[in-house]
Amino acid sequence: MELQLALDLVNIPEAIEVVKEVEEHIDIVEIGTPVVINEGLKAVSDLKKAFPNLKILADLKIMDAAGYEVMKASEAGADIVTILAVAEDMSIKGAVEEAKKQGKKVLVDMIAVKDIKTRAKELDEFGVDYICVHTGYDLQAVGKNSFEDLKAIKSVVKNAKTAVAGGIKLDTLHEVVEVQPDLIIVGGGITAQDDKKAAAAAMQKMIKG
Ligand SMILES: O=C([C@H](O)CO)[C@H](O)[C@H](O)COP(=O)(O)O
Repeated sequence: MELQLALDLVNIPEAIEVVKEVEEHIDIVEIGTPVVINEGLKAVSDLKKAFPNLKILADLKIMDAAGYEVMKASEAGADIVTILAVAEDMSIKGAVEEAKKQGKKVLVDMIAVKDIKTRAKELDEFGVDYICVHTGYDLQAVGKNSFEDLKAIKSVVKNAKTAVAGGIKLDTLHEVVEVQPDLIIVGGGITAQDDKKAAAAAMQKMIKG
């Protein structure tokens, strides 16, 4: 299992400071959608330059023009690029094709998908690298999480890696670890803590055993 740190509510210098604090405890740095909106793909290239040994995920949440957007994120230094599961099949296939050409990976975000199992099976057949169940901020605010959805995709996905995101904290991490996804994505569970390094270290310990 790998641990991905999601950076959503920071600018580029703040992002670099946070990663410096926790870098030895994480595997992947996510440049979150709000950061990409505020700072553009420069956030991806600056973080890749600052931390060449960490994988960088660009959370573009692509919906259309997928091949082009995967190409631009790859050129900026992203190792993994996200696309929405609710995008057209043609867009998903375009993202996979371009990522393969660039030697990169595609993570499909299942946010807002209603029939999780059916869509996960389809995506798995398209050759995507990761399928990620995700409770976004707006549903977290009404007490939802993705733990049951994670079990659902684990039961049908045969090829892709499985991932989970959305409101995971140290005190709920054990519920996620029990289901054994390949990738666990944590934002506020680390970035909102006074001692970010201690939070990341504790999570890494629980994940790696
Ligand atoms: O993808 C995310 C969200 O849609 C905002 O862009 C977050 O990175 C993801 O939810 C992880 O963050 P936390 O929920 O704070 O753990």
